[in-house]
Amino acid sequence: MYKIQTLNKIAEKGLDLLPHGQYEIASEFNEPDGIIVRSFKMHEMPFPISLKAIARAGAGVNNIPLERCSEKGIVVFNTPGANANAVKELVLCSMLLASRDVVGGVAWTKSLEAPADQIPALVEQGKANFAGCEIKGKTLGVVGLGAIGALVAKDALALGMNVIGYDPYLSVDGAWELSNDVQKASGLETLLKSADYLTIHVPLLPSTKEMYNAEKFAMMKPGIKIMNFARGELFKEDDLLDALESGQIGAYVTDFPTTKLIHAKGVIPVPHLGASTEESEENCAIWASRQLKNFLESGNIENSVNFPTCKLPMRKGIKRLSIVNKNIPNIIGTVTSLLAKEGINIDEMINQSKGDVAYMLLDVQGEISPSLIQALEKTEGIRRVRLILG
Ligand SMILES: NC(=O)C1=CN([C@@H]2O[C@H](COP(=O)(O)OP(=O)(O)OC[C@H]3O[C@@H](n4cnc5c(N)ncnc54)[C@H](O)[C@@H]3O)[C@@H](O)[C@H]2O)C=CC1
Ligand SMILES: O=C(O)CCC(=O)C(=O)O
Repeated sequence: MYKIQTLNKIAEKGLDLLPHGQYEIASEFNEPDGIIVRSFKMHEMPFPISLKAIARAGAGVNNIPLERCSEKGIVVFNTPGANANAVKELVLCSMLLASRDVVGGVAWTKSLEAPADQIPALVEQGKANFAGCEIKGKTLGVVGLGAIGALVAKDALALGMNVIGYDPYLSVDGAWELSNDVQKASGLETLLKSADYLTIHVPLLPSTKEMYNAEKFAMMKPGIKIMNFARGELFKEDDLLDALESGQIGAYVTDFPTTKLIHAKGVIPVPHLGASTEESEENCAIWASRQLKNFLESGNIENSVNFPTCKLPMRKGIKRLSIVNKNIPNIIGTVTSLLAKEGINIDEMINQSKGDVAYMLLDVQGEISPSLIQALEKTEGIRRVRLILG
């Protein structure tokens, strides 16, 4: 029986893929085999030895201590693209909200206190305070052309905008997805100088933290409208507040409000609703549950952020060793010698690495004794050994 701990509310359609009788699911467990999480911050959380994998039902993994997971041999999955449409729709909505003061206008209309027959006249008198501009013909800069950025770019083109994009790490698949009508910026500065609207879709990493700061704001067109549905920490907050106050940034729609930002001039704070649609929550939960189930039952890894992709077809009756180790010389040799000493034959094996982490799957014939598992576990550089029975 596998124990799966859920740290946030996870859509039932996903959890239903983990069959009762084989999986136990709860929000509290002392020794879970797997965790499914959305935005819960896991950095301070102790990880028991039982924990083999974490599935993030979503894209961003900055709430998960990836380095610690890798050291402990815990595989982390995410579901890039599963919530991209939901975010895209809210970005398009935000671009309109930043252009037309619908938010202010609705609040003002609701505050009207007058006899019913006077309301239409008051509305006509007051509406000039909430006039805006159209997005058609304006230039949208899209930074990060992955799952979300590519969708935003495509639909912005359909709305009559000029779109300029920047992504120095764009994958080959990502490039195929991208509309030919998206202009490729030669550098970030070129994009920032030409954009009337800016939308950011990059992960929060040490290299992207606070990359939007006073220096970058000074390159932008005065009054630029910015949508941030990626992560709040991509912006240096004090510089952002100054740029909003001076009007250099005309509007900032953010899914990541903070105390200082909520009431700042030009800010439209959204309570992290980017992925909060029924469809996206289900998609993410389905992907996350499938990845976790596949890994626990076969050892196969696909879509991990800290482990390499590594797959062998699973067959009934198979004995499989799944071994996580440091990516250093001679581990494979040591493993195969230990198996040979016990008269274990290897039918098939695969070994893959990603940075400091290496992972192997060995389909074997013969008796795998507890002492053999212990000997493997004690081998210098090996972080986790698991016997999977097909
Ligand atoms: N507000 C919300 O609810 C949601 C927020 N997100 C955030 O949006 C981010 C992007 O999500 P996806 O598009 O699904 O991810 P993705 O992985 O498909 O795309 C990210 C893209 O950013 C590019 N990139 C990385 N560093 C860059 C840099 N320095 N400059 C320009 N491009 C760079 C990558 O090459 C990749 O193409 C996530 O990491 C997450 O933080 C994602 C989903 C929901
Ligand atoms: O699960 C959520 O609501 C947050 C989604 C998100 O921020 C992400 O996928 O990166």
